[in-house]
Amino acid sequence: MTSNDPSTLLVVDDDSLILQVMKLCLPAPDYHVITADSASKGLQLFAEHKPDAVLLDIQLPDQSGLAALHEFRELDRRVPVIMMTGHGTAETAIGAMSGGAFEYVTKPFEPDDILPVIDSALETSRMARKPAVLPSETQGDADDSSTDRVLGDCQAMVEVFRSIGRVAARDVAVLILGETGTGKEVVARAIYQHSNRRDQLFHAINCAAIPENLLESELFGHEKGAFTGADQRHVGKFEVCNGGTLFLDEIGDMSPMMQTKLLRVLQEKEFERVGGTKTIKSDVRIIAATNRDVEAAILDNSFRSDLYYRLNEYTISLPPLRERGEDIKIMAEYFFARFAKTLGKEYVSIAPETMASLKLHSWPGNVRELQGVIKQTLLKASGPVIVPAFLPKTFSPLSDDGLTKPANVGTWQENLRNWASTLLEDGSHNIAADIHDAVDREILPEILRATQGNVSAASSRLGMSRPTLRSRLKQLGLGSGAEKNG
Ligand SMILES: Nc1ncnc2c1ncn2[C@@H]1O[C@H](COP(=O)(O)OP(=O)(O)OP(=O)(O)O)[C@@H](O)[C@H]1O
Repeated sequence: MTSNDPSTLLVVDDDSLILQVMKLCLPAPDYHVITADSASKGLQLFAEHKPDAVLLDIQLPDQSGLAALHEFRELDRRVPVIMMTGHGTAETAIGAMSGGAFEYVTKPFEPDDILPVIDSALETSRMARKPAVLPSETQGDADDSSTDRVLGDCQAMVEVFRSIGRVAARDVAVLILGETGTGKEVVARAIYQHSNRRDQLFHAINCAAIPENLLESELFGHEKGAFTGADQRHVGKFEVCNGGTLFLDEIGDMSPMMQTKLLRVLQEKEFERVGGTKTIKSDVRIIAATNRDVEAAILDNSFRSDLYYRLNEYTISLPPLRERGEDIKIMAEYFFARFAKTLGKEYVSIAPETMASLKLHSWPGNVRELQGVIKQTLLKASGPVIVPAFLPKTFSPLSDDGLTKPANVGTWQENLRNWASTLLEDGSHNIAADIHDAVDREILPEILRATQGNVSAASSRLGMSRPTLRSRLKQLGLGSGAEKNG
């Protein structure tokens, strides 16, 4: 969940048990589940509530689920619809995927099977529908959590906004470059939302988070029996998203085999499912992003130059936050005001010394790190003016030179307990994650150093999968430079 607003899920099934179970599995305040026992009631609720995603049974008393899927899509194609199917109707459900269903699940299912699918559908819906508002269109309150305002006044960001305006309506591939947390996803959403395909599907795939064989099937689909465990045909994103937009995040982490397959679909607009012979045509606009230095990757042969030129019909480079000058002030003021409202904290202004500290920081995690620091600061703040003492201890410029550190007494367990108590007193609601992050910030670079930056070796020593390690490094703003391919 990335927003404080609950996600609305419409569940349409004539089996009252399913409706009850889904309500229990998806509790408030994160979710708001509305239910219908027929297609007609579902369509009525869809129009009234504009849900973020739909869970739809394939057999309904008044209409087939497939016909209902078609009607939901007529109302709003951007809302992901997950089909629920019994064993006997799996083939129909697979057909529904070509009809634009987001995914299908076979009954009976365990909550653990369906919840990740629902969350992924809700995330897709957020990306497609939550407006990414550019400065030229900025209106409304700072506390309006239903939109993402994309801020920036420095020359480089003004150029980014011009580029979005120029490229959005042209049906070309776009490559977005920038360090972690610089806003690549929000720019991708702005391009899609200003494009001629804005009413069609938008799907996002994080290429670094999915192992190669699964990524292939996720993008291109597979036939039944294509590999061990492929007990049903699967329809991939290129097929589902026909007519829409696919956001391929972390494209720089794609394997050579996947790069070749992607190049073909970009050039020829056709592909085959894994294990299949039928050629499938697809018209999908690609927006790709990476935080890697692609030109260096081309030089060391880990990225295909022909794919780069194909993706690079238009490139947008996002500057790191530390190079955006006064934009740090504009963003800090905006996020303090916005988060103060959501967290129910008093906020009037930022003291000049605090602003000076914010400007001095190097922001390896860029805008995402700034947002995190501002939330932590607000939780600690006890007055309307944000003074430096409210900044997180790990952030304070003094915390590195020993001046503010207590004498190093006690065992590490005692220090850890003291730290947990301090976070408790500071009012944090994220204690486990804060401590976990701090531990990972120390150990991950250490193990990467010991393995000469080899991610495979480091992940094997850490007992973590490679994608997990990469995404963890990225989350912590440690993604650039520390690691090498491997
Ligand atoms: N210019 C901006 N103005 C306001 N908010 C921004 C701006 N750029 C990014 N953000 C916010 O910062 C957060 C991180 O941005 P985003 O997820 O788009 O970064 P990213 O470059 O895709 O990160 P990653 O490489 O880690 O996937 C989001 O909440 C986004 O809305």
